[in-house]
Amino acid sequence: MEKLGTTDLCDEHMDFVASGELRVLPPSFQAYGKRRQFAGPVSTVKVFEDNVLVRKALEQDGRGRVLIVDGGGSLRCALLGGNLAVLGEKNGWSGVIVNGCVRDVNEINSCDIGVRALASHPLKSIKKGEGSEDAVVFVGGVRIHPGEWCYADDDGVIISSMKLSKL
Ligand SMILES: O=C([O-])CC(=O)C(=O)O
Repeated sequence: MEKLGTTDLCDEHMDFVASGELRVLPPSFQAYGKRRQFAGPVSTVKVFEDNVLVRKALEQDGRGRVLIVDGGGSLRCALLGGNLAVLGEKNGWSGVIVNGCVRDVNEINSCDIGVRALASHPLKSIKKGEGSEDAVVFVGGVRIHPGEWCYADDDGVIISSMKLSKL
């Protein structure tokens, strides 16, 4: 796989950084899953300590998308575990970025998918189904619209309003 190079993308597109079309998530995420680098168009869900909509999203055909889960930064339970990571892998999602926690880290690490999350937590979430799908979300103060592009590697995570050249 060609190296995506978030550092190179930032260097090459400083004009987009200045205009806000290219935004970098705060460096507060841990990396899980086999894919250290991943990229794709963004879909979003906004939930709080409830992962029903995360499962619903990952049940869809991913077509290389990156699911961004705005979990409000909660460190009190996990929004993604081994079963959902397998589902995402099977359905062709490139990655899942969780502003919240994951669990079953060993299982997630054996899946061919990229996962970023704040931390791991052994407790599952509630299952009420509340939240919103494909909403504009804010992760670490960064605004993210569904349909934007996400690029992630060991240096960080970029959100871009447009597809960038290196993909
Ligand atoms: O179902 C959940 O709450 C998350 C989980 O443990 C899994 O995906 O395996």
